[in-house]
Amino acid sequence: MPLNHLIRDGDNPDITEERQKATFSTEELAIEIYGEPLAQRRREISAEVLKRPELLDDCPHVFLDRTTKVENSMKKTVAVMEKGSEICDFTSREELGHLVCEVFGDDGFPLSIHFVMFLPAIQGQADDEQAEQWIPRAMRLEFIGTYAQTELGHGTNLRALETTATYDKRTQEFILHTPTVSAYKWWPGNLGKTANYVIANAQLYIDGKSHGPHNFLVQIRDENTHQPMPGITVGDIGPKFGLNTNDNGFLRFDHVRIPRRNMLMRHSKVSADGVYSPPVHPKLSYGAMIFVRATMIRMLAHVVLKAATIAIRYSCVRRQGEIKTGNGEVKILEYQTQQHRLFTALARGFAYRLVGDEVKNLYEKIAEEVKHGNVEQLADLHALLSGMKSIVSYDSGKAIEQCRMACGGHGYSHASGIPEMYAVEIAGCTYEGENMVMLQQQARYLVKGIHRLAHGEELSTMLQYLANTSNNKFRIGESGVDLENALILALEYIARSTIERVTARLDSLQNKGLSAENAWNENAVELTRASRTHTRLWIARCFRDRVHRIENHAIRSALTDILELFLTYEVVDMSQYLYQGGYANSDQVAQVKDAMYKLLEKIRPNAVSYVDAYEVSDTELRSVLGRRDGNVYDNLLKWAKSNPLNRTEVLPAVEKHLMPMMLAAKSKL
Ligand SMILES: CCCCCCCCCCCCCCCCCCCCCCC/C=C/C(=O)SCCNC(=O)CCNC(=O)[C@H](O)C(C)(C)COP(=O)(O)OP(=O)(O)OC[C@H]1O[C@@H](n2cnc3c(N)ncnc32)[C@H](O)[C@@H]1OP(=O)(O)O
Ligand SMILES: Cc1cc2nc3c(=O)[nH]c(=O)nc-3n(C[C@H](O)[C@H](O)[C@H](O)COP(=O)(O)OP(=O)(O)OC[C@H]3O[C@@H](n4cnc5c(N)ncnc54)[C@H](O)[C@@H]3O)c2cc1C
Repeated sequence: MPLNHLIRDGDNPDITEERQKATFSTEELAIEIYGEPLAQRRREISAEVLKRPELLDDCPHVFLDRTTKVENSMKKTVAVMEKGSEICDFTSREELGHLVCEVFGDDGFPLSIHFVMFLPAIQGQADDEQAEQWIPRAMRLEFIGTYAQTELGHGTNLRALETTATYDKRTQEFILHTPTVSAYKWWPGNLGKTANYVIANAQLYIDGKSHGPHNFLVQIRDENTHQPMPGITVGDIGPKFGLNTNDNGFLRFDHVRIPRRNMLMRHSKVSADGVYSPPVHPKLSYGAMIFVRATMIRMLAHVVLKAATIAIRYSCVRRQGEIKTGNGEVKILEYQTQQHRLFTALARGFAYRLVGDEVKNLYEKIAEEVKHGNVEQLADLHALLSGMKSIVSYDSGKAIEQCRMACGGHGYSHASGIPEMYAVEIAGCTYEGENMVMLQQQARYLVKGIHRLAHGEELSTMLQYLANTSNNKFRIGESGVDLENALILALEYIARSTIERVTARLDSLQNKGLSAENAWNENAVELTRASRTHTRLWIARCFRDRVHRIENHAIRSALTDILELFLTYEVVDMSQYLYQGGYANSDQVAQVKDAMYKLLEKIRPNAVSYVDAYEVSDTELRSVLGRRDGNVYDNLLKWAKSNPLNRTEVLPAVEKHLMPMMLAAKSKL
């Protein structure tokens, strides 16, 4: 009797065979990932969605133009709002999140920034009276909001934003103004055509004095007609690399007046007579970004695991070439190269997903403290999230791209679903802080850590490994040191030595008279590397601790294989750093590689079950290659035949342009 649930007649026998080989129960692994009630609720929600045509796509949405995509997503939003509470518990973010993924997929939906940034900004930065006034209305969707911070001329350097909010004591109003073309708000999601309110980030001026960027609630469209309010110019910025269902927008304010109480006043305040009270921490107005950086880790991991689901299932039904001549064509997943690119993607997906839970919990704990004025751990959190959003977005992008290439030509087709996933996921390298910039934010914290150590000051828990100078030789294969420990210590060495080296260079350049800023810029690449090694170590340790806490023996063993593959892959990927300082020799690195190749073999029989256990429904996956039943070829043909170019045998454009040309050419003979 196979351990795996849901083996069905009519499935491709090649994929059924995979499910019969599993050494663990996919149901139990799903419970470990989601928790018992949610794992079950997710299945029920998926089943309910399937019964409701108004929530399903009429045709693959990649066949549609942008206007139709946007319209469909608006229509489905209304259907969800009308019937959604029959399907899921609207008070559960997890259940709602799952429903949103089923119904809308990856490409965005009209309420994404309303829920992901607009509401969190109000929840974190409005005072109690404002929150009471705005949150219930926003939750009931009486209006839809977005978060308008980035401008045409500035996204990274927030101190240089040009939009102004000038306090007029006489009327007790702020005047929001866009002084130049480069000051147009540019990029905010759902701003173009959907939102009628924004949280606008603008430089606060009182009596001619600037107090830096602050957040203001501004109505941009009439609540009854949806026409732009007086003084507002607003529109969509046009097609993008991905997220084309999302109407990212532009916005101009022409001396738009808002009441004084529309400035978000939990942390900073302006009194009626124009007295400014600063926040307890200068960066508290950046809170909505911190929230998204914390939540996006799980979102990005989800996309990697979806791409891995598609590529691994497809690799078990695709046969191409022989390993031993005469023995017949093999499933492409038998090739070591295929296993290497796909199982390492799977391992990163699981690592980021489970570590993402820990990040979210840590964020919630610290955010609660910040709400009550305790900002002690904000610097640790900001540094951690700056590194995490950068590493996870970039390495997830690489993993998804490997999944796509591993599907050969069919991976390049939108039928695979992976190109859109990649286009959506890779935006995470840019939004919420461009990666190179965020890595340097974290590097500041790391360099400070080394300086604190040198001065005998206490280090935060996250940085305590910097003091472990006795970890100076690779202990792989030594008796009493297991593989996991040896690899974690190796990652600690890589991070510590990289941070130490770049800090020493910075210090020495400054001692020679270079300014701190120039010394920094001359070391910027190495500083981003230091940040990368530190974050990868943090992820590895957090993933290991999470796996060690699993009580179910079979599931812990299954995830230990994934953990060890993750650790070996990370160490091999950064092995050049191990040679520096003579920590390891090439034989030891070869041992890590051997361990990695053995793990690929060990994981192979469970490959389909790992991705099955992540439980992404076919509705959400929107992929012909990744179908659960493995019936790929018939459905690829159906998909191709249904595409709009095939609606007529002879395309009107051919009749109009090419036929006359060909006929004319013939008549010249
Ligand atoms: C239909 C039914 C409805 C159901 C609804 C369901 C809801 C369920 C929800 C589930 C949904 C799931 C599915 C959703 C699908 C959606 C898909 C779409 C997702 C896409 C979302 C994308 C949204 C994107 C938004 C954005 O991009 S917003 C704009 C972001 N912009 C940035 O990030 C800008 C980056 N720049 C900066 O952050 C800063 O300028 C800077 C940090 C680079 C520099 O800042 P600054 O100059 O001010 O500071 P210094 O460098 O001088 O540093 C000074 C010190 O301050 C510290 N610092 C800096 N920042 C912070 C901080 N944030 N916190 C704490 N400390 C900070 C520095 O570290 C310095 O410290 P030091 O001096 O000690 O070193
Ligand atoms: C899909 C998507 C959705 C978005 N949604 C929103 C939204 O809802 N609301 C919103 O307000 N914004 C949104 N944004 C904007 C986004 O936050 C910015 O694009 C992002 O912060 C980067 O800023 P930028 O575009 O100005 O890039 P730039 O800062 O111009 O970066 C360009 C290059 O310059 C480099 N660079 C810049 N500064 C430095 C530095 N100090 N040191 C070293 N290198 C540097 C960068 O590393 C990068 O290589 C969105 C963007 C995208 C792509």
